[in-house]
Amino acid sequence: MTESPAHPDLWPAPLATGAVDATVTVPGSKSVTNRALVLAALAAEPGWLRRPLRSRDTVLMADALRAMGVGIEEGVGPDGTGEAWRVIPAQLHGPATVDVGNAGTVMRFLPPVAALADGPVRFDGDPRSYERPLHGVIDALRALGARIDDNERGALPLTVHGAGALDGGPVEVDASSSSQFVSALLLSGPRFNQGVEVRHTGPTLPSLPHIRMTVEMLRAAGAQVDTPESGGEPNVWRVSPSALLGRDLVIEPDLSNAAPFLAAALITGGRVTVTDWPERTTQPGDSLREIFTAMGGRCELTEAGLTFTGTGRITGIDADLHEVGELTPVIAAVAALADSESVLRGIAHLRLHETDRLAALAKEINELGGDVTETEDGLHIRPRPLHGGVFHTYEDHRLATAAAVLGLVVDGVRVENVATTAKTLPDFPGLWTGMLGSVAGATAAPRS
Ligand SMILES: O=C(O)C1=C[C@@H](OP(=O)(O)O)[C@@H](O)[C@H](O)C1
Ligand SMILES: C=C(OP(=O)(O)O)C(=O)O
Repeated sequence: MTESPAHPDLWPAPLATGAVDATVTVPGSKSVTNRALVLAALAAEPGWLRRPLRSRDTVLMADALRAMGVGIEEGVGPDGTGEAWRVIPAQLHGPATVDVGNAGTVMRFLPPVAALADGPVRFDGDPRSYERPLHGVIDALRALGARIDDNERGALPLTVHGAGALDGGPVEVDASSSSQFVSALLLSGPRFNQGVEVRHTGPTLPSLPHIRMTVEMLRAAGAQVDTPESGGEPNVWRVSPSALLGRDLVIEPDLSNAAPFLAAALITGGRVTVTDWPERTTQPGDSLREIFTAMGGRCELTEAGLTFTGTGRITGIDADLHEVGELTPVIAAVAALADSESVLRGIAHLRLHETDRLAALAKEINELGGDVTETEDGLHIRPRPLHGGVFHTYEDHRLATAAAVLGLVVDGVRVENVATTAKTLPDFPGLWTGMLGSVAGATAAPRS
């Protein structure tokens, strides 16, 4: 965790005056939008993304694909309702320059795409992107036939010298630091001459639902994918070479970004409905139903969406969050307000996310009077009475939304650089105050 830059913007997190009662429409999923963009760019025909997320991470992805020659037109959908992006694939070109910002999906999913371009593609990004692991993708691409100029750290910045095609074939990768290494190689796999067979060799593999998301979206685009779950070897995924279909895809709401809103119901003893909650999904955020129920609330999935109701009681949990690590910051905030201790396990890899999330959460909650200690693979949270103060966010969107959750019930929490939420959530402050301004049955942010 590097020191947060002094930021002039301190957002006074609004205090809830009573039980929250609102209906909220959260924007589209970052993980689904960025996979859909990559798959649409690699397809053999144009496709549509409807209700895409428009946030820093997805605009970076779209701009990067455009820089390589892909057409992405932003407008309304084929039926005239709602925002939709038309993606028109093209021969991928270099020279091109890609700004990855601090988006794991952009820095990991695009080097394999760049290997298919007909010239050099240079990748650069925010200072933190230099520290996030990328070696798994770089080493695997080299083994599959790509030429890459990187540095002694095996990280950004780097240049992929696209040769117009890649041999592909079998490759080993240690993806214990990020599941995105596996997803990256699979997403471009259909376009490699021999497809790709990815064998994960490391001790652990985080975020399995995100790998399932990759596999399901590849299959929906017509790819043939063999997985451990479909009777293949453990830790081996195989994608056959094939053309990809252009799809007309409606992007699901981002269920991980639903976390602070559901948490608002839990900690104020209120009720929040998140609209368009999918009946079935690979998004890790779906686990919030179980996790927040275990922490004291109850939920109901109806046609209106997912309604989560707090009971006025918040219980600590002992949970392994290895598969759903990105939910940790908001869960940690709720745990700091509970009536018993929590242990959050299996999340050592969060030290390599947007910031060192374990260090940042412990430090910032403790600055408000909390008692959080880092363990080898997670956090031990002992609830204490909290007080107001500045909550630093380290340019991490999920630290900022976690701080907003605390600020609902702790007077005087000021969130440094709340604008960092724009990585995955456009206008989080507006959505948040909209939720608080709502009365029973009102809509915080109606979907247009
Ligand atoms: O593939 C994806 O869309 C993601 C995978 C996960 O990454 P890690 O496996 O690096 O944790 C997750 O934390 C990230 O927010 C999104
Ligand atoms: C880890 C995250 O993002 P990224 O896609 O940058 O890895 C996250 O959104 O929690």
